[in-house]
Amino acid sequence: MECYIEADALRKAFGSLVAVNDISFRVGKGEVLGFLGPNGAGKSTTMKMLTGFLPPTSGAARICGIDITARPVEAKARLGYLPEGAPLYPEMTPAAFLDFIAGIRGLSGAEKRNRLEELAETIHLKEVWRRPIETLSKGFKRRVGLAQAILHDPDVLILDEPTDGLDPNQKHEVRQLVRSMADRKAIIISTHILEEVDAICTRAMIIDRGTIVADGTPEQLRQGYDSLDAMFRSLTGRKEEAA
Ligand SMILES: Nc1ncnc2c1ncn2[C@@H]1O[C@H](COP(=O)(O)OP(=O)(O)OP(=O)(O)O)[C@@H](O)[C@H]1O
Repeated sequence: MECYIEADALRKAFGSLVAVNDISFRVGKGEVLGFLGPNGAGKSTTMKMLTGFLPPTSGAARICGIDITARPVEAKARLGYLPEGAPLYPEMTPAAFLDFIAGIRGLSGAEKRNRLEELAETIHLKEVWRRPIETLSKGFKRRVGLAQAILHDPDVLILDEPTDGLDPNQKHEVRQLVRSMADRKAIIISTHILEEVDAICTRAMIIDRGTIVADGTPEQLRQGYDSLDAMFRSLTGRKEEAA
């Protein structure tokens, strides 16, 4: 299998807190990996290291075999990243922001115009195209972020809670969009919504306190449990800790 995303003993410590503890895994083309875990488990921190936004304390991340720390420009050209929260530059409109990102991604002229038009259509941004991003609802802000992540049709997509804040129709559309791109890319999606795993993921990984506690297809993870939800609670639930 062609390897597109590789975490090699990734570790991140913030002072004495080890947020990510020597995590290793690979995600190949055609895989959609669901990244699950309780709040504070280390999902976003792992994604930030994979995308070169946070340097690891030790270990390495590679995108299509390219080390993200050693060769960030080349690696980032193959990568689309939707960070948590809203896109930067809140005073810009989606039109101006995405035009700016398209320029950075090397698009120009008719190619750029066509791509932006296509995105406005597929991500349903037309009605807010010329309104400042800071005035948009959470769902539209997420969609602007998603549009910038897929703009250059990258081989690798890393999406931090892409459906957070979306209504059920929008969630469905984003899941369809991810599914439509899945066989051409390697994709990681973090989510708190376990039904999303069944809807779009070919594989799921559960992270708890910075380490991987489960990794397999949704069917494999469910084995021995009534549901993914029961499995998640069993692996990550906190027993009352003695004071
Ligand atoms: N910049 C930082 N400085 C100090 N601690 C941090 C920093 N970023 C994250 N952490 C801590 O690292 C741990 C992992 O955080 P992270 O955001 O990766 O978790 P997460 O799994 O994405 O959680 P959530 O589901 O709530 O988004 C948490 O304890 C968090 O408080």
